[in-house]
Amino acid sequence: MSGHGDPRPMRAERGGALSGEAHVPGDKSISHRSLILGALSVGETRIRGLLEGEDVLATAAAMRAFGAEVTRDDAGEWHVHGVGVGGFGEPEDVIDCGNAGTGVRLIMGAMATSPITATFTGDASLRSRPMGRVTDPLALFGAKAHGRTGGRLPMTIVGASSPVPARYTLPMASAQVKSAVLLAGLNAPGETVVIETEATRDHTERMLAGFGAAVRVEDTNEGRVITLTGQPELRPQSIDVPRDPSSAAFPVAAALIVEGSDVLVPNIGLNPTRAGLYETLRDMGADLTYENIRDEGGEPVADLRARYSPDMVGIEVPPERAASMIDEYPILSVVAANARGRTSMHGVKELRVKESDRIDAMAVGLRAAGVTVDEGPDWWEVEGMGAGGVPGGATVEARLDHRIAMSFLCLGMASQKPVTVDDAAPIATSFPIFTGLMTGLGARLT
Ligand SMILES: O=C(O)C1=C[C@@H](OP(=O)(O)O)[C@@H](O)[C@H](O)C1
Ligand SMILES: C=C(OP(=O)(O)O)C(=O)O
Repeated sequence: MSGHGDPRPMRAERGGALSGEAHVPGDKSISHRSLILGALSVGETRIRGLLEGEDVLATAAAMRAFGAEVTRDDAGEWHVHGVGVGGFGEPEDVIDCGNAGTGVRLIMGAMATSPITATFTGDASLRSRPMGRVTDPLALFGAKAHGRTGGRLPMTIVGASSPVPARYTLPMASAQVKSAVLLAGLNAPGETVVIETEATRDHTERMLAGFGAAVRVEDTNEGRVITLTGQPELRPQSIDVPRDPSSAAFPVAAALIVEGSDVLVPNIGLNPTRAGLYETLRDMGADLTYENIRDEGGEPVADLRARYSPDMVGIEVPPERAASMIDEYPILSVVAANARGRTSMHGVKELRVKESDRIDAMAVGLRAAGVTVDEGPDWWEVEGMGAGGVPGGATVEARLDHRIAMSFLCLGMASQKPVTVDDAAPIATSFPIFTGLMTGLGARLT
């Protein structure tokens, strides 16, 4: 799990128009949470449409290690027999979360208020990412963390034997930190309170309520205040995972920049805490329409239709929109390179601590492909070269980062000369069917 074998280079070159339907996999955030909340319920949770990417499979394995029974039937439905809140057993071995920040941080939260000890590790990317942002609030519940210098994995969490509830104001916009605190609060008696000054994806709050926990969300002068009553008995659920808007971003963006394209991406969740990219693309003048808007399981869902948009213009992306599109900046920068004028992206320092430093990874690769990029600690700007104007002709580094690999492959589909990524293997963490899906639409990937 901790790392892939030999790097797998992949090359994208300009071909004909992309057309057809793109059925993207299940939402990664909701998939992790379905397994974890299923494991913390008493009885059987059934999950349809689970993302079977490496990140989520690592979480499934971790839930087994903590004592839940997790199986997949022949029809592709997942079954989780949970152990209940407070029921986690101590894993016999190190928990390897692979490449998944969401997985490791949420699981640390979920086990931190049980009297057990667990050691976590991951691949080289995950071992370089900061965990102090999670272990600091977990200490308020009474948990202890021993990791490498700088709060890096491998790290051992000693769960609190007499947990107390916590009140915590998030110092950065992070749904992972918010979720870790709420999951820890599940096994603390009394009320745990998390306050966020910028709204981040709200799947944990929604799903906790769906599993029967008492969760209250209030918008106040302090920010968004989430209050959870500890030690509920979670009721198992039957879950249909919506398709992932962050994965849909790739076929949508490719359709916008490849001449003559017309692609339909059905059934995409439009939860406003995730939809920032699509708003931004429309602000740039993208021909992007929502068809068949409906409500499924309490979440807004639509079919997205994207058509080639040669007249897009650069814009200033509102910083307050950042949290609702945080994983989409790499692919946005590819669209921006194919628009006219400059696109500025500010208030995005979180991009520096993802699977890679995403500002640096994109800036270096875009420059190698002939695009001008300026950057600072928490901002970057891309000078658009107009439709089809990117020279390309570069080999770029994926840096163990699926979104960087997919973004540069989309760039190559529209640039004058091919773009090669040095390693496409990380794509399997979140979008294992990416290559087949894109070639099915007409993309040339070899
Ligand atoms: O909670 C989640 O499911 C996620 C939260 C975001 O991370 P941060 O909490 O670090 O912003 C996002 O980048 C990640 O892909 C998924
Ligand atoms: C940041 C991401 O994931 P994670 O933090 O779970 O590794 C992502 O998928 O873009």
